[in-house]
Formats: sequence, C-alpha cells, structure tokens
Amino acid sequence: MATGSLWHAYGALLFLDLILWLSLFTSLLCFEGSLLVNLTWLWIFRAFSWFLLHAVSSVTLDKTMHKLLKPWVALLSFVPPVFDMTQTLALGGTCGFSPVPVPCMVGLSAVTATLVHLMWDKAFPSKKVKQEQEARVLLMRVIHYSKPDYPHLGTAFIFLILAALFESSIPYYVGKIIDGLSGEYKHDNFLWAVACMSFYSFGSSMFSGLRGGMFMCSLSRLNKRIRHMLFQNLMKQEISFFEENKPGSLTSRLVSDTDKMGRSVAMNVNVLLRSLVKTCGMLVQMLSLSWQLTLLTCVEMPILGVIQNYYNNYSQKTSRELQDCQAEIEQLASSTIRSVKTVRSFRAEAQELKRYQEAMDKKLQILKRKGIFSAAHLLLRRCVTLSLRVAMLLLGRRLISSGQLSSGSLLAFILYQKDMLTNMRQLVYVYGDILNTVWSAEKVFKLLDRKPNVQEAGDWVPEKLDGRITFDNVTLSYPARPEWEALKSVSIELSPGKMTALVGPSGGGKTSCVSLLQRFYEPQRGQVLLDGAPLNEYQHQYLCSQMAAVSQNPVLFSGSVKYNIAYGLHDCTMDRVIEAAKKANAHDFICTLSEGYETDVGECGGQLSSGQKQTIAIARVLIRNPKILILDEATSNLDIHTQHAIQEVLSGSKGQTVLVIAHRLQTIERADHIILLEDGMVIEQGTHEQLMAERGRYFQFREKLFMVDPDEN
Ligand SMILES: Nc1ncnc2c1ncn2[C@@H]1O[C@H](COP(=O)(O)OP(=O)(O)OP(=O)(O)O)[C@@H](O)[C@H]1O
Repeated sequence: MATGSLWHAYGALLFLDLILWLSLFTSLLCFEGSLLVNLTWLWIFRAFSWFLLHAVSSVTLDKTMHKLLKPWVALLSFVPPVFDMTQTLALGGTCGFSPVPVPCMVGLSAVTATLVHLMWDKAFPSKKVKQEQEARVLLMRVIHYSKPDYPHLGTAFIFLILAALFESSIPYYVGKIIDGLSGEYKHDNFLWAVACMSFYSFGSSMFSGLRGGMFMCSLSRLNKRIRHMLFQNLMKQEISFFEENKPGSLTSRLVSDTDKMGRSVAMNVNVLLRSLVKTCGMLVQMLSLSWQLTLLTCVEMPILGVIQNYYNNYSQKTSRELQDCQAEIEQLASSTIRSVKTVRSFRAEAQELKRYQEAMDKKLQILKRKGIFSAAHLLLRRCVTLSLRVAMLLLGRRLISSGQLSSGSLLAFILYQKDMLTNMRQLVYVYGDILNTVWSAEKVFKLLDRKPNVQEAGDWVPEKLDGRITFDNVTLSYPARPEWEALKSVSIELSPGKMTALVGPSGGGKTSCVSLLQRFYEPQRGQVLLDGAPLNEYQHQYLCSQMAAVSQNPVLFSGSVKYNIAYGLHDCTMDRVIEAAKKANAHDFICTLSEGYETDVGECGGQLSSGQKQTIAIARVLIRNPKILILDEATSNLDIHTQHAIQEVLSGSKGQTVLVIAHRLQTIERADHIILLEDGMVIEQGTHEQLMAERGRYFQFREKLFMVDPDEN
C-alpha cells in the first residue's frame, strides 16, 4: 500500500472531523451559552462523528485501507467522551470537552489517536494482518483449552487488576509526600500520604504475588492436559508417520512447544493485561497532573515503539539463527557421543572436534552480531529518552513557575512516565511474543488434530481362532515411495500348526509381509485375511494378544529382565516369566547376572549382548503363547546350539501358525512350507524337497541365499 495515499486518507478524515468539531463550536456560539455539551451529548456527537467518518472511509477508500484505518477512526471518535467520562467518574475533575470543548484538547485527542495508531501499525505492519488473524484464532483455541482453568484464570485476573491499580497509585502519593515536605510542613498530611503509599505498596506486592502464583498454577495444569492429549494422539499414529517425523522434532513438540504454547496464555497474557491495565490507570493519573507533559510523553512512545519494533524483528531473526545453530551443536555432540565406539575405531576424534569447533564458531559470530546490535539499540533508546527527559524537565520548570504544577506533581509525573514507558515496551514486546509463541501452538494443534492414516480397527473378537492367514493379491507401496511397489500382487497362505518360511534375496519383500501382518501399513490393493476376515475388522487389543513378533534387532526397554519379559502383561507371575525364559534358553544366562531377573538391562538393553537381547525378546513372545508367531531373523544372533534348542520349542508348539524369515538353511529346511519372494513377487513355493526337485530359482539361489551350517552336509 502506498504510504502517500495513507497520509492523504489520514488528512482527509482528520479534515472531516475538524469540520464536525467546527460545526459544534458554531452551534454553541449561535446559541450564545444557552446550549452546553454534557457527557451524554458528547457521546451522541462522537458516535455520529464515528458513523460519518466510518461511512466516508468505507465508500471512498479501498478495502485494505479502510480496514487499516477502522481502528483509528474509532479511536479518533471515542477518545474525547472516554477521556471526559474517566475524568468525571474517576477524578471528579474538570473535563476537556464538556460543557465547551477546549480546542487544544480536541487537537490533543486527534494527535494521540493518530500517534497511537501509527505506532501500532509500525509495530505490527498491516501485511501481518492475515498472520495476526490466524494467530488470534490459535490464541483463542489455546484459551479454549484453558477452559477447566477459568476459575483460576478469573481469580488471577482479579488479582492482576487490583495489583495494577494499587501500583499505579504509588507515584501519586510519592508526589504528595514531596509536596508535604517542600511547602509548609503539615504533619498529618505527610503521615497520611506515607500511610497511603505504604498501603498501596503492600497491596500491590501482595496481589502481584497472588496473581503470579495463580497464573503459574493454570500454566502447569494446561501443560499437563495438552501433553497428555498429544501423547495419546501420537500413540495412535501409523508407523509411516514416525518414519516421516524425526523423534527429535516429535519430542520437541511434546516438551518445548507445549510449554511455549502454555506460556503464550498464562505468562504473556498475564503481562499483557497487567501492562494494559497499568497503562490505562497511569494515563488517567498523568492527564490529571498535566496534559502538556502527557502530550510530550505521547511523542516519545511512538519513536521508542518504532526503534523497539526494528530491534524485535532483528532479534527474532537472530534468535532463529541461534536456535538452528544450537540444534546443530546438540545434534553433533549427541551423535558423536552416541557413536563414540565408531568414532574411536576410525580415529576420527580430531575430525569430530573440528566439526564441533566450527559449529561453536558459527554460534559465537551470531552472538557477537547480536551483542553489537543490542548495544546500538540501547544507546539509541537512551538518547531518545534523555532528550525527551530534558525537554520534559524544562517544560516542567516552566509549569511550576507559572503555578500550574507543584514540584511533587512533577516528580510523580516523572515516576509515572518512567513506568509508562516500561509498560508500553512490554506491551509491544509481549504482543509480539504472544504471536511468536502462538505459532508453537499451531505445531502442537497440527499434531493434535492429526488423524492416523490407517483404517480404524474393528471390534471383532472371535470365540475361537484357527490362525489361518491369507494374503489375497496384496500390493504394497510405502508412503515414502508411493510410486514404487514393495509387494506386487502377493497371494500366499500360512496354515495353522505349520511353520512357513519366507526366503529370498535382500529387499525381496519378506519384512514387508510381516509389517502388513502387524498392521503397520495398509495394502494399496488386496487384503490380508485372518481366518477369512480382513485384519482390520479384528479388535486391536485382541489381535495383539493373538499375534507376536520377534525381529532381528529387538527393542528392550530400560528396566529389569523380568519387566522386559512380562512387558505389557498385568499380574504376570514370576513362575510364568521363568518358564518363558527357560523355553527361550535365556534362564541360564539370566541367573548369572548380578541381580538375576531383577537386573537392569540398561537403556535399550545396552548392557546385554545381541544374542542375549534376542533370547529375552523370544521369551517375551513365548510368555504370551500367541496363536500366530512371527520370527523375523529372530535367531540370527544366536549360536547354533541355542538356535536348535529354540527351534525345538517352536516346532513343538501345537496349533500355532509360525512364520519365519531366516537365512540359515537348517531353519528353512525344517519349515513345512517355503515361499520364495523376489522383487516383491512370489517366485516359488513348496516344501524344501519339492523346491529342490523343481531345480528352479530356490535351487539356484540355495548357496547364495542361505548360510549353510558347518556341521551340515
Ligand atoms: N519404510 C520403508 N519405506 C520405504 N521403503 C521401504 C521401507 N521398508 C522397506 N522398504 C523397501 O521395500 C523393499 C522390501 O523391503 P523388505 O524389508 O521387505 O525386504 P526384505 O526381503 O525383508 O529384506 P532383508 O532380507 O534385507 O531384510 C526394499 O527395497 C526396501 O528398500
């Protein structure tokens, strides 16, 4: 929007407003004192002015400009009656616009409204209007989530108003004390002023403390609620969601973004309201002391507002750069520490140190730049404040000499003005901060609103399950590579009481079949059936209890061996745990651990060997006695004797549907049915003997695909 046309619009509407005031003056002159403006008439006159200015603005200006000037038109129209009403109600003093409007007050109200609006527009330029609206919607939603805390927030708000009102009265009584000391000393007046000041100071401190406590309490409650909902929704998401989103960013959503989001309401709204209430209270007090000095203060504020706005924008930019830098440093440090064995084995310590040093240097550069800019900003701000302070003191001296102001009132005014500037700065800063922190809420809401991209599980719980699994013409594309098919029209059957082996070259699609069985992904075409019914019709809980899988790299949780074996089972006896551990050939090694079944396995089972982790994972599955057992290279890290022992147990489990993916020939030979998968397609299937007799792909790949045990042949 052209700045020139904006100034023209300001000028034209101000001119129209001036004509309206002149018409009022003319009418008052014509009636020669028989007509006086009281507060009601002033409201009616300004409401009429607002209507007219608003109508002219909407008809003559384009939509964006009209929208931009709307708040200013309202300010311009209603500042006079609001001012007079405050004067009458709060101070009972003389008014500026009634019974006859004072011309300089008319000018002052127009200047104040325009300056405030300009400052506002500078601080939050109109191009941000859309963003602001979206931010407001988000803020409203955060406030909506705070609904259960409304009683707390309401109480906090009452304390806030009381604290702000009490605080804004303190400088007034300081001025009274000074006046009491400087003129003819009156002991009673002096004592009364001291008592009032002490009372208001005490009240302000007490209510501030209560307000802070209440807001903090609401913040903690809101944080707890949001985190609970977010975690609940995260747990419902499909597996591909966790592949697309890094764990770091999800944890950051859960921890820091929810925290920031809560802060946007509890902390910032707290400061915003406090500053707003205090500013209004102080403005009334300042106007009652001297309108000339108030006008001078009004000049200072927009200048400081503009400087602050530039500083805020710059500081937001550097903060983002710093955050990125910090994330890089943290990521570098954590990945190096986590992979310290690899780093050491490649003698890459110096290289890692160099990378860390470079990242730290980058951060230092940004911090230096930030420091210089901050110093320049402070200097400029102080210079502006100093110049206006000098001007204020000179004007104050003139007002004191002419008897319009006492020295105590000047001191009170200076105290107000100092506080007022701090408040105004806080208002500008906090509003910006609310808009910033509220974007964290957007990220949190996005996650909170996310619907899992899997078909909802049904509620089918059959009385009896045979465990027959059928892949009916199944085609699967992973969300990360939607154009490419990992499984192409696969049709296979896994029979109850039988062990089926999936074999084939790496990347052939074996694990993809297992993922479909576990409902980690949904097939694009075809379906996976269990006893003739699609998997998604079964109740999720039921399916989990009937199907269990052990993968090549099983995940153990930090906690005892017992906790890991009985994971997810309630009221599981120690006997059952030991029995499962024995079946999985884990009991002997567990007994050698320092605290047996109570030994902590460390983070992700880090204190155990890969083979030991696998046996515990197998015990964790066997304890559930599932109808369908999936072993995805589950014994690959075990020595040959342990493998044999476990396979004995597995093949002995009657009625179970067992699916194995293995690379050892001996395991495969034991299977009742072998399916060869290559490039996502079923190439051959049958028993070992049948496939060998066919002399097809299985026969050709026999040596390449399988590890032949040394004691075989
Ligand atoms: N989450 C995923 N996103 C995208 N592509 C995937 C994903 N998981 C597997 N793939 C791809 O799908 C294909 C089949 O992978 P799958 O893990 O099923 O093979 P596999 O036969 O089990 O291999 P291996 O014997 O090496 O474990 C591979 O080309 C693999 O790159």
